[in-house]
Amino acid sequence: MNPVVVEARGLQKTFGRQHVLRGVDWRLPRGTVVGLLGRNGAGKSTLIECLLGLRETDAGSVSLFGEPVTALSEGARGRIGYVPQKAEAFEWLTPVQMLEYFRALYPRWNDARVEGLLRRWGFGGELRDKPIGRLSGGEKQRLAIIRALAHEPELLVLDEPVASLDPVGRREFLRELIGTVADGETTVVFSTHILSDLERVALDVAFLHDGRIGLQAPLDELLEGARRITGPAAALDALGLGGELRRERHPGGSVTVVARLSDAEQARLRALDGVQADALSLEDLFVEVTK
Ligand SMILES: Nc1ncnc2c1ncn2[C@@H]1O[C@H](COP(=O)(O)OP(=O)(O)OP(=O)(O)O)[C@@H](O)[C@H]1O
Repeated sequence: MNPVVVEARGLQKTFGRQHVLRGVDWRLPRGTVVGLLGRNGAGKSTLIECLLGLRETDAGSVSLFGEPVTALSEGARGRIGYVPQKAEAFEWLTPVQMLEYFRALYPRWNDARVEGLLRRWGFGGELRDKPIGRLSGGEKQRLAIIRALAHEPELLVLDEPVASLDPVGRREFLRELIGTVADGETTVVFSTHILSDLERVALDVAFLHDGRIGLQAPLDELLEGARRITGPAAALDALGLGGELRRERHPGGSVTVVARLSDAEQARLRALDGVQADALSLEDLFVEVTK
């Protein structure tokens, strides 16, 4: 059993009267690579900030590498890499100066990786010495990713890391990320709205909805088993499907059910007349689960 890297229990966070996190329980064993999904304003950035101890919570607790996030040791801090949604820091430094600054803070720093990424990600020439404040949004984001990968973190948390990247930049980032997680030792939390990217890299997906992690599962299992089923309520109820995610009643006694089905349940369903079952894409599932 892999050790647990992130453990959140009963996390709650309100802003004024808005209850954004309503008791998040989340446990990520080492090597988990999870895409965090949710509608705009669902609380993904808030959750990420609470997990990293960057934002105070109203209730609940978080531990990282087995240590309470409120009293994290220097050693544990050095094992974390974080790319915030907006990388607006150190605007007066050049990329090279900023990386030098961070290099001094970490016990481990992979110079060869940093140099390779700088060259491949457009910082081979004049951008190296340009103040960060004058870089484009995508350039700042690339630099934030380089900084987060440089000390080879064991926990990498990325808040919409590709939002400002062009398709080539996204592809290069994903390639780098896939390389990073290949060892099975790095734990990654990765929020994004670009579901096609998740399909390429995330092993698990988690949906944040109504202030809680409503569903987390391996992506391939989720896509294999998820169905939107419409038919007479009585017939569907008789099947006793587990894993129901959503149910909508229609006039006349029929229902639409979104559910995760086992192979056996799928077989039982196929034998039923008058029932329509459609497979769902990740995008369909996102819409259904976050309704
Ligand atoms: N500092 C703050 N003060 C007041 N409200 C806030 C603050 N930060 C976030 N919120 C509110 O909390 C909710 C969750 O915001 P958050 O940024 O966590 O969502 P998100 O899921 O990351 O959204 P997006 O996908 O749009 O980036 C939003 O309704 C937001 O307006």
